[in-house]
Amino acid sequence: MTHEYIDLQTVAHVQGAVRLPGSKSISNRILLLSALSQGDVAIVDLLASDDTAVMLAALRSLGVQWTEEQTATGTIHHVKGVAGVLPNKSADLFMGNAGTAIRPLTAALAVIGGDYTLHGVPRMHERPIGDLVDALNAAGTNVEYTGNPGFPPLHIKQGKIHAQRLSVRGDVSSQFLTALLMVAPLMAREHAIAIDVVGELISKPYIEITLNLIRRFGVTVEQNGWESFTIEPGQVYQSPGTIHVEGDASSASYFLAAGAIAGGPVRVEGVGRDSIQGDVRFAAALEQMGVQITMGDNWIEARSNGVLKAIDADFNHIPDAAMTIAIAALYADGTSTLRNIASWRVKETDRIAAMATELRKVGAIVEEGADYIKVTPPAVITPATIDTYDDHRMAMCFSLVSLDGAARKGNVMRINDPQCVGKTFPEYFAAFAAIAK
Ligand SMILES: O=C(O)C1=C[C@@H](OP(=O)(O)O)[C@@H](O)[C@H](O)C1
Ligand SMILES: C=C(OP(=O)(O)O)C(=O)O
Repeated sequence: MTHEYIDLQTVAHVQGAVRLPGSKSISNRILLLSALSQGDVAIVDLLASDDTAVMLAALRSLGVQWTEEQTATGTIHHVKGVAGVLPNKSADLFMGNAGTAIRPLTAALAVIGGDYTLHGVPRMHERPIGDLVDALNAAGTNVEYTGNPGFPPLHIKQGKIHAQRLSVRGDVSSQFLTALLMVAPLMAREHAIAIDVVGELISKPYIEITLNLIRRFGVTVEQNGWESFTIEPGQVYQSPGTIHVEGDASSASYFLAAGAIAGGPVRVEGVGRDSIQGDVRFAAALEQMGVQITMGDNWIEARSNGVLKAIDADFNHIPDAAMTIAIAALYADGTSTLRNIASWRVKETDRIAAMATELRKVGAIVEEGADYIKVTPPAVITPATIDTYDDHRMAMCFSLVSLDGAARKGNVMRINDPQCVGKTFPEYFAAFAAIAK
């Protein structure tokens, strides 16, 4: 099999400022909430990437009108809300590998009803959705699997919501709860809707993003810890007018780690103290590793303070940015352990297995378990040819191994299939090259 690849020369020093692309998690939530709301929404700085492209295309197939306007300061998307009534009652929707598109859209279409099919790339058909479908169907929707039970593709038909209390498992993906929360106002016409979470909820900060954005669209959710959520009846999504998408905090992690490994300072612009994204807490993990972090309302800066300190921590709250810590661990002074990351195994690829395999290629000693990874850096990091498993984060993470940290020898790092970064950050390699000095 032939591969496309990118060769990265050794980078001795990094420095500069990076304007981040919009947050994937915020972009796709805002798109769906805009479509479901009353009134027109102007979205500023929406992420332009594969994951948002599939959501935009799906909304168009469903009859939701939107336009894109280029202005001197950036892009504005104008979405005409349909107030929960979709013009097209049937559609075949391609969801790529976007969890933030397929999970909330499945819930919305199941509750609204119609004749819809949803499918994606082969890996999407291996990513679980059964807990969400179970919760929806128990409430009265009609969602069927057309392939393997528990996984896309799905066929959604007309159902009838009869339940006022739903329960959903929270320990496989938080996106199932996010999906139910987003559509709960559509179910809570006459009665309140309660959603109970079964099992320990993972990735909690993503639920905070969901609740925050739901509130911006005029709906209040009552929260009882992480165990249950209630939506009072009669609330409808209202356009907030104009809404701005923050920079992507997960994308920020690669540049902050670069500053931490190879000098810096590197500043990311678009996220900071005011962010609603849990992944800004990546900066705190770097601080624990001895990195000097400074932060403003809308920026974060990292500079290295010498050799990184090994870390042993629970990363359940930042599963995506945690992958970048596994790479920083290569440049640390001992063994690092990343705990409570079982969800890595059901994402773009089995990320624990992929990370272990590729880290070993550059010389690390790696131990993996069902829900953890332990990385012992080699005396000397050896550049290698890295496979990316159609996982944008594998490509972005391993670009960092071109950095000339304290213990790295050799020259070219080769990243296979680098175009997979298009899922969330199509311009990644250009942005990375711009901070290489
Ligand atoms: O809700 C979201 O926007 C996301 C939730 C997380 O998934 P899990 O809840 O499956 O961990 C995260 O990994 C994903 O990239 C985006
Ligand atoms: C897990 C991820 O994506 P998704 O939104 O498809 O779950 C990710 O971006 O790291």
